[in-house]
Amino acid sequence: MVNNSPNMMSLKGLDGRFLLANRAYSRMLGVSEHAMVGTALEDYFTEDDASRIKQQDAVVLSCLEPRQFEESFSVGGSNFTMLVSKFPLFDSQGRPAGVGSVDTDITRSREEQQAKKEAEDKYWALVEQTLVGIYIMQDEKLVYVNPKLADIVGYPPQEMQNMALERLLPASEAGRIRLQIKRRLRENIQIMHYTTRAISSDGHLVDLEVHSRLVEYEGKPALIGVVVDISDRIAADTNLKLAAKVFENSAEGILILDADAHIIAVNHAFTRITGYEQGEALGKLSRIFADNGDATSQQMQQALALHGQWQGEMRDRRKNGDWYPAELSISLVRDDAGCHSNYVAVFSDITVRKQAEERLQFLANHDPLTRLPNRSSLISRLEQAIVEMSGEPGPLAVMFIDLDRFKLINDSFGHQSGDELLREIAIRLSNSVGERGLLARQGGDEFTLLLTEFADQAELAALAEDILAVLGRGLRLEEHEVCVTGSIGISVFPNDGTDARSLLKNADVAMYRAKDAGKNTYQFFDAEMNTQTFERLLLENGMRQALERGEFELHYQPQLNAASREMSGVEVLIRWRHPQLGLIQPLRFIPLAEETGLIKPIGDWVLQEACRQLKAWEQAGLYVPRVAVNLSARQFEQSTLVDNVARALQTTGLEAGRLELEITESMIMQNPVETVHQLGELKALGVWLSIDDFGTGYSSLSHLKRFPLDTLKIDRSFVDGLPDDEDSVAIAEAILAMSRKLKFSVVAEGVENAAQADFLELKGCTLLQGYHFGKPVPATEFPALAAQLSQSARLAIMADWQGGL
Ligand SMILES: Nc1nc2c(ncn2[C@@H]2O[C@@H]3COP(=O)(O)O[C@H]4[C@@H](O)[C@H](n5cnc6c(=O)[nH]c(N)nc65)O[C@@H]4COP(=O)(O)O[C@H]3[C@H]2O)c(=O)[nH]1
Repeated sequence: MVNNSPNMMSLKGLDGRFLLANRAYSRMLGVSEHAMVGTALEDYFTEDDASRIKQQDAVVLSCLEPRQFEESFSVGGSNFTMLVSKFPLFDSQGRPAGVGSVDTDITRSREEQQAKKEAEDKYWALVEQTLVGIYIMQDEKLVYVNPKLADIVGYPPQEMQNMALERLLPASEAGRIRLQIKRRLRENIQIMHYTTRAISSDGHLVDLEVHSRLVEYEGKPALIGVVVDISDRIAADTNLKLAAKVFENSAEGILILDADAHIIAVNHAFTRITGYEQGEALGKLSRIFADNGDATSQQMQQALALHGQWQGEMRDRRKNGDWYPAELSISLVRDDAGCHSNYVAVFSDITVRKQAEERLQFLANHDPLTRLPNRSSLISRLEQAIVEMSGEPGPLAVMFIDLDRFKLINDSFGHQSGDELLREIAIRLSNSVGERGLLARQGGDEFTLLLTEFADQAELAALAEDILAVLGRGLRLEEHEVCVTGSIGISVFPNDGTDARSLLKNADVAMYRAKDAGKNTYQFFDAEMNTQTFERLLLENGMRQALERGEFELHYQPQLNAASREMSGVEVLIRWRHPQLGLIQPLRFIPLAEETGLIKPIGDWVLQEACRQLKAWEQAGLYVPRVAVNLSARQFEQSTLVDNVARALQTTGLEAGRLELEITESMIMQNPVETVHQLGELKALGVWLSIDDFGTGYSSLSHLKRFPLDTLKIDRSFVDGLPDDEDSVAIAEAILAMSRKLKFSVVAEGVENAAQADFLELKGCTLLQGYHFGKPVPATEFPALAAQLSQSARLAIMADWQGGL
């Protein structure tokens, strides 16, 4: 049995020599079993192997218990691995006598195990360490994922174990893949490649490329797949597509050039802007770098060399030969090695913007109504001209042209007609001035002329005359023939100013002087004028405080019944007792008050004071039947005029029928519609209304009929020539006759002598006013004048009466 055992068996004595070895053992060692008896391990094994086997024997002998070992050794060039069971041998007295062993040859199975382990190690290294994700999916769940796949989607691998598709993929994708799996299983589709998107643990989407195969796993169908994260590739693809889209759809022209400025790509906008098709442009040398010899080309080259980019404006030519302004931005591109490889140029056609800029520039420097240069443009041209003079005396002059009574036209015909007139005047002036100077519109009805080419003052004067003549030619406005005149002031460099401001100011001063001189004329500036301007300034400033300081006072001039010569009223005339300039007559400050608008508070004060005075006299025993107050045109602009009149009457207690308001014809003509309305309201209060200075304006009686007027005042200039001057007589008679017809009472003003008074009385004039009866006097002196007048009247009645006897 021992000999037939496939295991190797042996017994060894305490000296390590074989007592017995079976056939299997001796066959392995290549000797007979008999020959082995008495031999030692060293006789068959290498020194190392023998020593190791001996050590095992020693272990068994020392513990005297059976033991198992795995032993490897080589015999005759072959390696063996044995599973060795060793046990101690005892003699008949129970003393240790040696070691027995039974060895099973496990060489083959050990080799197989080793091979399997190595295969497994390789497999794990491949699957676990690989750079692609790997998974096994069964029953729509992940049964295995490698670390890389877990890493791609950001989960710990163990958390993905048994993860359902829904958790890993967006709902739509999970649904799609599930259907796909079912189909694969049904139709046994082995291999499939597809892309999908997973939701990573932090919620962002990861683009995946999947290659999967149908396999059998643990006896059931499963899918094994390799997964690659293609998010970067997709993003790069997207960026590339986007860049291509931007390139093609950009509103700006884009050119890509090689390092030698040859065109290698252009977009649609390039073709749209330049007119060149892609095929015509590619391969050609770009004109961007063509040296035009101008500063822009050089600046561009320098900036590109220095900073790698340039931005600016340049001119380019379209295929059809048209030039257009372009805004260009060009950048130098370097390759990965840092070598200059390309240029990218982006440009846009800025024609529209340039036109808008030019328009803005034009508008900033021109008057939109007449399209003439405006004030600021004139000032800069004047300043430039002064600089160009560089100290030389000239020629340089400024003419200030102001239309006379333009406001009246504007108010009578409306702003539209006013504008039309200004346009026509601008054309006339431009034609008249021609190349001789720069004509600008200063604003309103003011034009300025800058002259740099003239020989002397006489030439300037001649030009001014020409301009006045041109202005004076009548023009048609709404079917009416209108005649416009102008007043011109001239200042000459350097005598009348060495800078733009003073030249303009002094031309303006001279223009006012021309107006004062009766309009429709011109004046050269002289230094004396500034003194007057100074006075004007003094008056203007002082007037603001004059009311508060009580510097205004009213003077009263009597009006007498022409027949009875009894006082029937007074006209109040304002005076200004100026602290420095003394008593100032109204004609010196009323126009200024009207210009500055101060006439409104002043006018209100006059009304109030006149009514109060009449009442005060009445209370003192002097009854003055009526007081006439002058109203200014600007007071009519006040919407509160009627209220102010009513308040004056109410606060003073004066009866409305004792107040007469004097207005001028031109006031009515300036704004007939509004004035008729206001006059109606005033009339409704019960006050009297009279037309002052009749005969100097439009003198249209039929026109005046439309207004609720009571009285006409014949202007002093007509009374002056009475009774000898034929024209004056004719006018006075005509006015009186017509007034009678229209039932107006008539006051003649400026009656300076008895002949005038008698003539007017004879012709039916109602009231008389003038120095002949009494000059305007302060309120304090008026009672004496009134007493004197009533005395004279009584005497006259008595004389008449006596004459009658
Ligand atoms: N040579 C001469 N002159 C005579 C004679 N009789 C009267 N006058 C003057 O003729 C002017 C008559 O006043 P007006 O025509 O309403 O003309 C007035 C009136 O338009 C205006 N004015 C006077 N006071 C006021 C006022 O309170 N408000 C307004 N808005 N204007 C006023 O100032 C103008 C001038 O007023 P005054 O200088 O006071 O001049 C007054 C008066 O002094 C005469 O026989 N011979």
